[in-house]
Amino acid sequence: MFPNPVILQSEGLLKYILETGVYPREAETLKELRNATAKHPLGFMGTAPDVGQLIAMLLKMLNAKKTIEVGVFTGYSLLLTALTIPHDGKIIAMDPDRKAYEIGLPFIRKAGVEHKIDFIESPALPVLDKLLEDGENEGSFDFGFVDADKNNYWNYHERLMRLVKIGGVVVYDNTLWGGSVALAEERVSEAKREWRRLSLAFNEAISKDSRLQIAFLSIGDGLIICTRLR
Ligand SMILES: C[S@@+](CC[C@H](N)C(=O)[O-])C[C@H]1O[C@@H](n2cnc3c(N)ncnc32)[C@H](O)[C@@H]1O
Ligand SMILES: O=c1cc(-c2ccc(O)cc2)oc2c(O)c(O)ccc12
Repeated sequence: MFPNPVILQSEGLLKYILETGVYPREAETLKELRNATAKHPLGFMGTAPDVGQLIAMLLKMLNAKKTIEVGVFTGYSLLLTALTIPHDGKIIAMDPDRKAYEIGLPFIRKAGVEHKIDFIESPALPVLDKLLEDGENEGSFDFGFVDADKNNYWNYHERLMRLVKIGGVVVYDNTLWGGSVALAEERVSEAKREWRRLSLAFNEAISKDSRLQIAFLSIGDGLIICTRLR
């Protein structure tokens, strides 16, 4: 069984990648959080561990210290980020669902990284707007990860482009939405059509955004990595 919605259509190859290069290097507390998340009815929403591995590498390459997380759920990508950034690093994480966050919290505490996390129980947009009211926050973040309500991705992008420093990175999850972006609309289930349309519009807008260098990746459910150029 695929652990999450994934673009890679070879179950064997994904299993090989995860079992060879990802699971053996996954921190014990992350593994425990992932297993606890699997019992949640929406457990499929958790960030894929191979995506997590890539995010950790980006964080290390950037020497990221100050990050933003939009969409926490039970906290797989949050714990991964907290484990990766330095002891005095900070993550501002936002999600209206505190109950899901509390599923992951014991593992965050066990890992000894809770002090790096400022969890804000709220939709992300007003929090990002509030951050922007203080000019000191502009261009002060090293990294952002967006894995939340797909209809607001462009709104998040506009704010993150001001909050992240030049050379900073923002990563967007689910940009290929189960592969539906490459299918004719009538071949996509009614349930997926709206998010397919949103993904198409977001991907096109990002592609045209001259402020960025971008990479479109077919990992997990599709990832866009953006570096702010100016
Ligand atoms: C796919 S999950 C996030 C997965 C998470 N990155 C992980 O590693 O498990 C999407 C999350 O977005 C949250 N969400 C929905 N609307 C939101 C909003 N307006 N602002 C912030 N988070 C939101 C949901 O509550 C849900 O927990
Ligand atoms: O099936 C999903 C649904 C979401 C989702 C739905 C509604 C929201 O407000 C936020 C997120 O996110 C997903 C996701 O990030 C994923 O990797 C797989 C599936 C889903």
